[in-house]
This record gives sequence, structure tokens and C-alpha cells, in this order.
Amino acid sequence: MATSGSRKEDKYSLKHMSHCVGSSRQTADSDGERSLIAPPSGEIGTSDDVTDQQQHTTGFVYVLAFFSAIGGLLFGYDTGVVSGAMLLLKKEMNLNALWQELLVSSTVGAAAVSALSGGYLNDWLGRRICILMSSFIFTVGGIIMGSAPDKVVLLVGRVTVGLGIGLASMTVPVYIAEVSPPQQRGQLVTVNSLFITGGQFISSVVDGAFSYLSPGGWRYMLGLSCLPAVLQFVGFLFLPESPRWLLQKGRSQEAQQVLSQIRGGQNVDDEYDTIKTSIEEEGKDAGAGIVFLQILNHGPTRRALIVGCGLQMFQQLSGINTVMYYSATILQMAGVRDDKQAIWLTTVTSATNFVFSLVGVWLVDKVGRRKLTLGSLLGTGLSLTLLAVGFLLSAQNSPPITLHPGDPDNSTCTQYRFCEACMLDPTCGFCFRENGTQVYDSSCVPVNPVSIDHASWGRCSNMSEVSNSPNWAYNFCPTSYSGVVLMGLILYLAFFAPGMGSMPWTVNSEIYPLWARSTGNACSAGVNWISNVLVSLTFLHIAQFLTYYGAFFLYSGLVVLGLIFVLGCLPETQGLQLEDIENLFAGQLCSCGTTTSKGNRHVHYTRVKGSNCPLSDNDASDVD
Ligand SMILES: O[C@H]1[C@H](O)[C@@H](O)[C@H](O)[C@@H](O)[C@H]1O
Repeated sequence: MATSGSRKEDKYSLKHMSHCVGSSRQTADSDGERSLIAPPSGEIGTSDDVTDQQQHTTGFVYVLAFFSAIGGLLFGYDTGVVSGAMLLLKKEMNLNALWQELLVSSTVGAAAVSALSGGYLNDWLGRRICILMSSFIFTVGGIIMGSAPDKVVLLVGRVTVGLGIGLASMTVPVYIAEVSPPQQRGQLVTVNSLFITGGQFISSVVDGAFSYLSPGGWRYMLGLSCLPAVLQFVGFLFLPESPRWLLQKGRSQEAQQVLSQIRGGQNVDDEYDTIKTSIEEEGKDAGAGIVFLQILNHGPTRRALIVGCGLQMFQQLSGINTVMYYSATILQMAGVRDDKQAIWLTTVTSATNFVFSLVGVWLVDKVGRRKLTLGSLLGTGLSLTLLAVGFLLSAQNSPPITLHPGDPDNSTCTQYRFCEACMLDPTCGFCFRENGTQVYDSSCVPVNPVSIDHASWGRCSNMSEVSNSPNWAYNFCPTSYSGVVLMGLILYLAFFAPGMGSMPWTVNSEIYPLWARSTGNACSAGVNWISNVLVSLTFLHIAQFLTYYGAFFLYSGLVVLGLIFVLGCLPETQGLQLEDIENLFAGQLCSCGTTTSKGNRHVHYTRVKGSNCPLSDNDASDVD
């Protein structure tokens, strides 16, 4: 295997490679150099190819995609459910801020570790065993959390599900991509992202429903994930391994049988030959550590890795999880004062994320990954700017503090003159009465160190449901600009979900050659989880230094960087067979030397002037 990288590098290296992957969007040049134009959708392959491939889409592929995507559902459920569970847990288990932080972040941290080690497991044991392992881990984690007698056991349960999430997040997209026919691969892999947001939506409904059950509602919230996990485990006992992995491991007969089963018993000789030839060219793979070094030494795959990791990093740097997490506060700013009502309204936020992920599934094989990602980044950037402007207007019109009570604690809180400064200090909260949009009788007092739900002394220390009792605002200020913020939030989700929410997972499942696929996905999923931890851990500090509007302006700046990155580096992979995609990263935009599922026929994807490639489908030459 050590030689396979350099062998392919020689074969595909092109002197014209200009930037990271030789973007497929460079246009024609005058001196007969290669013009790099990615195919508009529908231009890929001959119509015969497409008909050929469409015949291969069977109901069984949908069954495989559904059972695999339960992994996505569990990923979404277990990352989403904790916020609602925490509201009950912190009261019942008397959790301080550190423990709350631990119970949330430990899962994401464990997911990062298991995603990174998942590459090795995938290569070694195969996709099917990894999916079985992850559903088993989810089940065990759910049981531990649902029956936890104390916070330490709860933490063990959260780490356990984190391990399941990481493994599922990198295995499921790869499995679906490897069993799907090319023309539907985008859609089927994106179903996994739909299930992630679906899991987050279901978790918010479950959180809402069980928030009335105290004590013990959190046990149902956290334990319920066992049900889909068991369903997936049982289902996968009967479902096959990826034919590509089987072939890579030399289990050719089994691979052919599985391929024919997946393709509904049709003749799969051409597809089988294509995969086999590609594997023979690449050579057999080695251990995960070595594969990583090989990726770094092999230009096209290294470029694919940069694209894959970059996409995952920018997904998280766009602030999705901060915005989702912060949505309850945004709704409180907008005037929702009741906690329970705020929980239910966050269901609306996660429903928006879910519904717009559906748009991604619908569009991915119609407009392609590149346009979808670019459009999404543009919209995400603009809506983040709108969010920031909303926060800026709120800050500039922050209500003044009118009461300055005597201060038994000698804290800094009572010194502040405006709500904004009070809100940005994590030790203080804003206590006020209101009449419509009118804020009066306002004071800034220290927050109770045990529970952020009330002040440590004064009018807001003993909150009651009585109608004229004052309001307590921790982390937000009442504002009449909440409409702008709310609009920014909805637009953000509508633009983010179909593109940046889904495409990083989809694109990563298809850009690596088979020998590097597990490791490539492990690295990029690891980058996703690490960036997730970094963004969530830094948000409050950034907000403290830059204020909220500064933080959201910063995210929109990062989205602009993401846009430049995608413009320059992401080629279109729509409709291409997995075995042909690596050529895009070698700048070899014409599929010279590779064959497609049409068998031994060269198929032309893009025009490469001055090369030996055929210039149109009609010119495509038969080999042999
Ligand atoms: O693709 C998913 C999805 O967008 C989720 O809503 C988000 O919470 C995850 O971090 C992300 O990886």
C-alpha cells in the first residue's frame, strides 16, 4: 500500500493545479490550456448511463438508508435532549455550573475521540459491525442514563452515548454512500442529516412533554434513545456489509452477492468490475495510522482531506450549535417569559432546522453539492449579520437601571447603569417590571450561585407566579428589537440546514478513494466534533469580550471565509461514481483512464481542452 499513493499521484498529477483542488469552476483560457468546467447537472454521462443506473435503484437501498440513518437520529436526539433534561436535573441533583457543563460537553468530547478512532475500526471490522457497535453503545448509554442513581453515573452514561455518536457520525454516511447508486447517492446520504435534525426535533418535543414530570422526567428524556437504538441493532443483524469494503478485503464472492442483492438481482458485472479495477489500482490498504500518512503524502487525497475537514470546520464555525442553544434566550428576549413556554418554542426552532434539511434532501441531486453549499453560506452569512444587527440595536437601546438597592454582598452588579452591561456579567442578572414594551423599576443584582433562575437576594430572589411580581432576566435584556433577532434566527436556520448543515457530511462520504475513505471520514468528523466543542466553550467568553452582536458579526466573518474556501476548493461530485471522484482532486476533470458503471467505456464529465480526453459523450471511446 505504501506505493499506491505515489502510483496514483504519478498517474493523475497535472501541472496546471493552481489552488487547493484545482476548482472545477475555472473557465476557459485562451492558450489552449485546460479549461475546468464542472458539468451542469444532467450533463454527466450519457442518457444510457443514467437509465442504466436508475434501474439499479431498488427498494432495498431505501431500507438500508433508513436503518443506517437511525444512527443520525440518535446523534441528533442525544445531542439535543440534554438541554431540556438539564432544566430538571440541575434542580433535582443540585448541579453546579461545572457539572452542567461537564454533562453537556463530555458527550461532544467523547464523540470527537470515537470519531477519530472510528476510522481504524471501520477499516478493520467493516461498516456493518461499526453500525452494530454504535447501536449497542447507544442502548447501553441510554440504560445507564435512564437509571443513573447519581451525577457520576449520569456522566458515565453521557460519555458512553458520546462514543456511540462519534462512531455513528463517521460510519453511517460512508455506508450509505457505498451502497447507493450514483444518481441518488446525494439524496440518500443527506437523509442521514435529515435524521440528525429529526432527532433534535424529537428530543425537543420529548423535553417539552416530560418537563411537566418532576421528579424523574429526565430519566425518560435520556433513556428513551434506547428504543431506536435497539431497532437499528436488530435491523442490522439482517442487513449486509458494504460491497466495497468486502471487495477491499478480498471477499469478492460475497461482495458480488451483496451488490446484486442491493441492486435487486440485476446484472451487476459492470459495477462490480469498476469497483474491483479501482481497488486493484489502489492496492490493498494498511493500518489507520499508516493510511493517514499516506493521505498526507498523496496530493489528490490530501486535497480531498483539506476540503473535507475545512467543510466540517466551517459548518461548526458558522455557529449552528450556539444559535440552536441560544434560541431559548432569543425567544425570551422576544418576550416569552415563561420557562415552559420557552421550551416549547425551541421546538419551533428545531422543527425549522428539520424542515429545511428536507429541502437539502430534495435539492442535493438536482442543483448539486457545490451550488447548495455556496447558496447556503451566502444566506447564512447574511442572516448572521441580521442577527448581529438585531443584537446591536438591542444593546444600543438597552433599558437603563432605575433602582440601586443597598448591596449586602458588595458585588459589582449594583454599579451597572444599563441592562446590557449587567447582562454581559455572568455573575449578575436583571430584575425588572414591564408594562407592554415599557421597562421600569429595574435593578441589577447578583445571580444565585446555585441556580441561575433567580437572584441571590432582593425582589427577584424568590420568584412566584403572582402577576405583579418582577421578571428575572439572566443572560438577556428585554428589547423591542426582538423581531429582528427572531427573523435572523429563522432565516439562519432556513439557509443553514439544507446546505452547510448537510453537505459537509454528504461530501465527505464521497470524496475519498476507498483506501482512504474510513480514515478521511474519521479525521473530518473528528474536526467537526472538536470545532463543536471549541465554539460552544468559547461562545460566552467571546460574548463577554465582544458583546453578543460582536460574537455574531464574528461568526458572519467566519462564514465569509468559508464561502471563499468553498468557492476555491469544492468541486462538484454530483452523479459521479465514487471510483471517479478522486480524479476531481487531481485536477483530472475528464475521466480519462477510468471506467464507469457503463462498463469498459470511458465517460466524459468535463471538457479538458488540449488533452487526450474525449471532448463530448459522443467522442467517448470504448476501451478494449
Ligand atoms: O449537521 C448537523 C446538524 O446541522 C445539526 O443541527 C448540528 O447540531 C450538528 O452539529 C451538525 O453536525
